[in-house]
Amino acid sequence: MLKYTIAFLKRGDEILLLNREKPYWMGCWNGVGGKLLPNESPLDCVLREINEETGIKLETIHYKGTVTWNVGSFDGGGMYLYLADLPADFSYSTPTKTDEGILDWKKIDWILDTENQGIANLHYFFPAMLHDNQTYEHRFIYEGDLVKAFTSIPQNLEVCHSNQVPVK
Ligand SMILES: Nc1nc2c([nH]c(=O)n2[C@H]2C[C@H](O)[C@@H](COP(=O)(O)OP(=O)(O)OP(=O)(O)O)O2)c(=O)[nH]1
Repeated sequence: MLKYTIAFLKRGDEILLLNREKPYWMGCWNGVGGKLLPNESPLDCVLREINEETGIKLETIHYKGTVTWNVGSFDGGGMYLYLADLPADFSYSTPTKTDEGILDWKKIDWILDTENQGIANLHYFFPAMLHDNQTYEHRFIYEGDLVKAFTSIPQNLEVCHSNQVPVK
């Protein structure tokens, strides 16, 4: 069981991102989401976190796989990945300051720009997340802060059940 969820809310060619105020995340744009509560399913967690962090209430969301990270041989953890496809006319004005940080819509092209500083390393898994129906386990291996290796391993959807938790 992974410890976190992350969600990307898409409206046309934009994604709603959060720049968290916590020292570790300060200045870094990332999806909304957070830590699973005890006995909480990933789906319930991500819907709760979206509501807490943005005020947006979604009934459901697409499960898109997992993202895990190892630092050298140390298992750093991981998160369940979700994508919401909002209507093009979905009204949510930004930038908005919340208790967590600043929310803003960012263009997908901006997110995919590998030269971009100040953004979590989303460009590795965004193309598959946006355009591929297959779900993947996206694995990062870090050396310090540097991505040393990245692989995407297809998940077998038949083993995904009960609130879309992939069985390990
Ligand atoms: N893109 C990306 N996101 C990450 C990585 N590591 C990691 O925790 N995240 C995500 C998972 C969560 O959605 C978010 C961290 O959320 P958070 O620390 O604010 O979670 P939280 O508020 O629920 O946790 P807490 O206050 O209870 O400690 O960042 C990473 O390496 N890359």
